[in-house]
Amino acid sequence: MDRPSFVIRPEEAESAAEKLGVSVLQLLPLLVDPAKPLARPPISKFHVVAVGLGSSGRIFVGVNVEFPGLPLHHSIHAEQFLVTNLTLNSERHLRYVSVSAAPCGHCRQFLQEIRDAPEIRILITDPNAFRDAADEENEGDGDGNGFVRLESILPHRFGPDNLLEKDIPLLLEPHDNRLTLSDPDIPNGGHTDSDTYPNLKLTALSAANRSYSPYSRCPSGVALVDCEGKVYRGWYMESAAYNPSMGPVQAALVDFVANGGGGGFERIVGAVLVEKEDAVVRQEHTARMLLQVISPRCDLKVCHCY
Ligand SMILES: O=c1ccn([C@H]2C[C@H](O)[C@@H](CO)O2)c(=O)[nH]1
Ligand SMILES: [Zn+2]
Repeated sequence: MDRPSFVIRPEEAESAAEKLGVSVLQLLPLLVDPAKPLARPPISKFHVVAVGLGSSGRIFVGVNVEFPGLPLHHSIHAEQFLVTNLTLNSERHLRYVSVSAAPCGHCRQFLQEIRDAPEIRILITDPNAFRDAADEENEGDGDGNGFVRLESILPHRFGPDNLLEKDIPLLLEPHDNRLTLSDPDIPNGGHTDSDTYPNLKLTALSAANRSYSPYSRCPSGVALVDCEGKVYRGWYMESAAYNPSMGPVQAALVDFVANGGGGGFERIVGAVLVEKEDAVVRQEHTARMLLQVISPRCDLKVCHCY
């Protein structure tokens, strides 16, 4: 099978499944191996792919991304890439995920931010992984298709229910943080070359407005521009367990990996971060350090909002 793209439209998914004589659900694990070259694991050389089916019928691909020169905890896991890809494309729900290796504890935890997370179905394509869980589920009230409930691999969950009111929008659910720039007159956050930095500040502001930060109430968003003037964006996403949270630069790098044509991070030449000035959770220092290592040419500007 051809290498898949990071987002597959429902009609493409249906015709690919039909060609292979399988259902769209059975197509998910078949996309895992062909997507492995999309991963960027220069440290571990261990390619991880997570393929997800959303409520719109679109299929999304996530891969792991590692950053030489940085501590390992800055890495992007395939499952987090997948969730970021879903939110960047305004997908409202994740129903099924097929993943090449057993999701780590952080990833199982991060998925808890999605409403009805215990009902998300998981299939691990690695034949050595949790056959026992799949067998149990399929003998019981499972779907008999090899997928198991997320709940079966993360029982007794700690999640948004423990910390938030019931009516707060969860990750993937639409919301608007209604942020306004503190100093809207600085064009493009101080980037003066309007050809190279088109709308970077406003892109970062609208990213921050979609940030999921119900625990700290410190939203943030990042816009990146590459050497050809193409713009990427991403926003901060929190986890109830704090540590599995996804930083705004990482989220924007997901956009870059998915839509940047396969180039290296050194192609990123400009960045704007929007966050609150007095925030108890601030991204500026981490964002600066991360970008300095992976894209030394990149000039980061920080714009504050309220
Ligand atoms: O749940 C997991 C576990 C690991 N990895 C990645 C992280 C790192 O790049 C590599 C080795 O741990 O595999 C994932 O993408 N998802
Ligand atoms: Zn993980």
